[in-house]
This record gives sequence, structure tokens and C-alpha cells, in this order.
Amino acid sequence: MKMHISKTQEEVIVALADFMVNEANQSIAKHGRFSVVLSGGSSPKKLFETLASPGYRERIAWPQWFFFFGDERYVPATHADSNYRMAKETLLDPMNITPGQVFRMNTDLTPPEAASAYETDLLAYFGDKPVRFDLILLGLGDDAHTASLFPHTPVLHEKEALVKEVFVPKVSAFRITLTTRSINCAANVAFLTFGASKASAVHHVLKGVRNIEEYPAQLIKPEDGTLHWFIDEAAAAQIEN
Ligand SMILES: O=C1O[C@H](COP(=O)(O)O)[C@@H](O)[C@H](O)[C@H]1O
Repeated sequence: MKMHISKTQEEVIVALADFMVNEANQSIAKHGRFSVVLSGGSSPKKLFETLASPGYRERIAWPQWFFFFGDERYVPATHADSNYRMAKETLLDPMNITPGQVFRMNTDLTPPEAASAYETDLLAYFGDKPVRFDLILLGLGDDAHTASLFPHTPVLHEKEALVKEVFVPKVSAFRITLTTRSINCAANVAFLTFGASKASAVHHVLKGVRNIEEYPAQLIKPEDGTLHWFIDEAAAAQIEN
């Protein structure tokens, strides 16, 4: 595991943006494309805007980037809560990413159909190779959920599916999420976490007794890849020493 602790939120974003550019260039040199899974929620917005800003945008080989989503709220793609919509507005549209480079979870379908269709999309994209993303970005909720792996939900025990629908009582809504099976096959998994409200969750996930029902982010352990934490000092406050 690699910890990347920065003083401020802004420095965390820059560290992760630089890391993404380097990883993308290495992946493209190695196998011609960069397959990246985006996270949702509020934390990655600034990251996406940074990647699309002058100083970064011209260092990135955009036609070789392929975008996926780690989870989606079961709302229309135009809804304010849609993870796809946030990425589209902050990164995909500004960088003129073509539809063929973007794989969204289709919430026009029923939740089980959406999960199954996304799994089919992943298998088709990777073809005869295993499903292995170059980089999966993840957030961490204050309750230690990640992607849409929420505490005490059945999807935490999913061993077969790569993508699954889950009803989340905490938000009274369905979500579609990558499962631990697909996440833990990635070459790199990077948590982006900042702010004092995350400090307790970070402590439980990284230093606490194993309890995946309470702290689902403990499930994230890439089998043949590297786990990174991009985190500010406020979020890291309870793990130092
Ligand atoms: O609901 C979600 O929350 C988590 C954490 O988001 P954050 O804004 O608290 O960092 C996020 O990773 C996930 O993609 C999203 O759907």
C-alpha cells in the first residue's frame, strides 16, 4: 500500500492528477490505452476539473483514455445526483471525449438489468483478456462505504458478479456498483479522501479491527496490483503514528 499524504485538499488533488497522467502514459506505452474507473460523490469534482485545466489537458493523450464508473446512483443520467452527469460536465464534455470512450451504467434499465448490461460491457471491452482496469478511483464515505459498497448490504458478500445492483436503506435508493471481485483485479486502486469528516472512517479502514460489515472499504485489497491512498492531513489525523 502506498500512502500519499498532503497538507491540503488542493495538494492532494494535484498529487493524484500527476499520478494519473503518469500512470496513463505508462499504460498507453504498454498496451495502447488507459482504462480508468471514475468515482462519484463530491470529492472527485475538483480532480476532474484539474485534469481538464490548462497545464494538464495538453499533457494527456485523451483519445487513448477509456472511462468507466465505479458506481452509479439509480437516477436518470441528467439528474443532479448522477455520477455520470458530474463527470460529463466537468471532464468528458470539456475534453470532447467521444461516446465510444465512455461506458456509463445505464439507469434507463431496471437495476438488475443495468448491472448485468454493465458487466456485459466490461467483458466485451476486455475481450479475451481478464477484466483488469489500469486505475480505479474510489471515494470513502463518512460511514466507510466505497463505490456503492455500503455497510450491512448484501453486495458486500457478492463473489461472482463483477457488477451488482444493491438497495441501500441508508439512502432509500438503488445503486449499481462494481463489486470487490472486479475492483480487486485492478492494476491500481486509488482512494481520494480529504477533510476531517473522513478521519474516523480512514482510521477504522486502515488501522481498525477487521469488520467489513461496518467498514466496507476494508474489502479493497488489489490481488495483483497496488493500493494507493491520496489523502490530506485532516483525513489522516487519526492514523498517524
Ligand atoms: O455516494 C457516493 O459516495 C462515495 C463517497 O463520496 P464522497 O463525496 O464522500 O467522497 C463515492 O465514492 C461514490 O462514488 C458515490 O456514489
